[in-house]
This record gives sequence, C-alpha cells and structure tokens, in this order.
Amino acid sequence: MSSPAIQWYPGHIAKAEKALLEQLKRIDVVLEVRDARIPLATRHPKIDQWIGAKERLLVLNRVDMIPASVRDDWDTWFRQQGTPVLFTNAQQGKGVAGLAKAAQAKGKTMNQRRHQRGLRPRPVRAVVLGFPNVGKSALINRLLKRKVVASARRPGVTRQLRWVRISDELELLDAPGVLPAQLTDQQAALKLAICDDIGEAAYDDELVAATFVEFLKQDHAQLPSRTADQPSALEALATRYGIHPTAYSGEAYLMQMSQARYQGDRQRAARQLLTDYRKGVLGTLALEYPPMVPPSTEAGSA
Ligand SMILES: Nc1nc2c(ncn2[C@@H]2O[C@H](COP(=O)(O)OP(=O)(O)OP(=O)(O)O)[C@@H](O)[C@H]2O)c(=O)[nH]1
Repeated sequence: MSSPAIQWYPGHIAKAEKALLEQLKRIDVVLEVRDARIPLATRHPKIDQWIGAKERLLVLNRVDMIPASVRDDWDTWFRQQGTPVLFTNAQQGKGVAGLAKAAQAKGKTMNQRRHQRGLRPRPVRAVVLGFPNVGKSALINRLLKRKVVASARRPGVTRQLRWVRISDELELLDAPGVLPAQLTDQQAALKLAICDDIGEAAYDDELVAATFVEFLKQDHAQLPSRTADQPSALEALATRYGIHPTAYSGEAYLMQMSQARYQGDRQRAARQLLTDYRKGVLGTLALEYPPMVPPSTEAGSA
C-alpha cells in the first residue's frame, strides 16, 4: 500500500498530546476553536476523550472567510445537534466579547456548584484549544485586549504557560492548547493542509492544490442552490488564473495553470493556488457544508 498523502511526524504528535493533557489538568472551560471553512475536519477525533466532563464552548473562527449563508447553515446545524456555536473573526475582534461573556457564564455555573460544596468562588479557568493556525493566538490576544501571544501566518509559533486575568470571573491560559493533527482520516488531513491548519506536516503541495480544485468542483456539482451568495468558486479560479476548471481534473488544472503562467513549474502553480486561497484572494470559499443528514456522533461531541 502506498504511504498516506499527509504525514505528521510521530514525535510531534506525542509531544503535542502530552503538553495538551498537562494543560487540561488545570482548567475548567475549554474554548474549542475550529476553522469555519472546515468545521468538521478541524474536530479532532479524540477531543471528547481529552476534554472529558469539563465545560466546553465551541468557536468557529475565520467566519469572515466563508459566505454568510454557509455561516447561517452551520449555525442551524450545530444548534440542531444541541451544541450552539459562537462565530468569531479573531483578526478583527468580531464575536470576541460574546465569547468572553459565554465563558464567564460557565464560571457562574461552576461557582454555584462550589458554593453548594462550601467552597469559595474563584475565577473560571479557561484555555483556547484547536489545530495549528486556526487563530488561537489572535483570539487570546483579543480576549486579553492586548498582544501577549505571538500570532503569525506560519503554523506552530506559540509556546509558554501563564494565567492572565480577564475579569474577576475569568482567567485565561495565555498559551493555547495545540491539537496534534489527525492522520486517520486522509480526506480531513487534506482539508487541514489546504487551509494550512496542519502544523509541521509533510505533504506534497501539488497533490494538496489539485485536491483543492477537485473539492471545489465537487461542491459546485452538489451544492449549487445552497451557495447562492458564494460567488462560484470555479468562476473565481477562472477569473484569477484565466483558465476555467470545468474541463479539467485538479491535476490537469494545475498543469494548465503552470504552463500558462509558470513555464511549466507545477510546484509554483500549486503554491500560488494555496496561498491565494489561504489569504482569501479567491473570495469567501467554504470547503465544508453541514451534512444533509446530521451524523448522530456529532450530537454530543461537537
Ligand atoms: N481572516 C482571518 N484571519 C485570521 C483570523 N484569526 C486569525 N487569523 C490570522 O491567521 C493567522 C494565524 O493566526 P494565529 O492566531 O497565529 O493562529 P494559531 O492557532 O495561534 O496558530 P499556531 O500558533 O500555529 O497554533 C494570523 O495571520 C492571523 O492574523 C480570522 O478570524 N480571520
């Protein structure tokens, strides 16, 4: 059998898991951050096991990168699952005040329980958790209203642990918990790679870029009515690169693009395509939509 398309270094996974469990020991509420472009692929299969009975708030960040109609569909879908979500744009601070309020509300419940057990009230302790590059540091900085955590475009730039008091009711760990990439689901891993949410993984840009084009074509074929305000992704590619993808497979598209623009250099074509998507140059394009039939497994776990 050929090796998987996306590979993460086992040492990194072990280290990330250990650091994560250590962080989780000390907290009351997990602010689980996912990428609004791929809210299912940015759910780690072991997250429920790791979080256990702790309180959780689910955040879909990068909401500015998806169309409003898709945001609304996700909002409805997650509500139907019994797990309301909060949408944020950490880069601009949108939705962040609501998140702080929701976290504080979890603290009130916690303190009621402490009171019943004869314990003094204390601030609720929260941590921001998620895959690399989903916007955790940007969110922490917004919650703290100042820049204490390095936030950069490259994945994997955050470390160090410290509690910072946000209010009398809320303390936040100033370093986010980083989820190790999941490799069991290669479709999800490819989406993580497309969105740059996979950290220090090894993958082939050409394969990832070709898969990106394929995903857009599949979505276009399956979801035309649901994406009314998503300017056709295929048109976005055609406008940007002067080649319409309809007639080509993902791989052939990359080939056409490289010949038209990069003297046949497919690596460069692939990198351009991925960088454009990641920077939002291709417009607001979601890569996942709520499943028509909600999977029952998501209900208690989102
Ligand atoms: N457009 C957009 N960009 C965002 C948003 N949130 C974060 N970013 C940008 O995405 C990049 C990564 O954000 P970080 O906050 O460093 O992500 P992180 O999850 O802490 O990343 P690691 O430290 O690698 O785990 C930065 O360039 C941010 O400015 C958002 O809601 N919308």
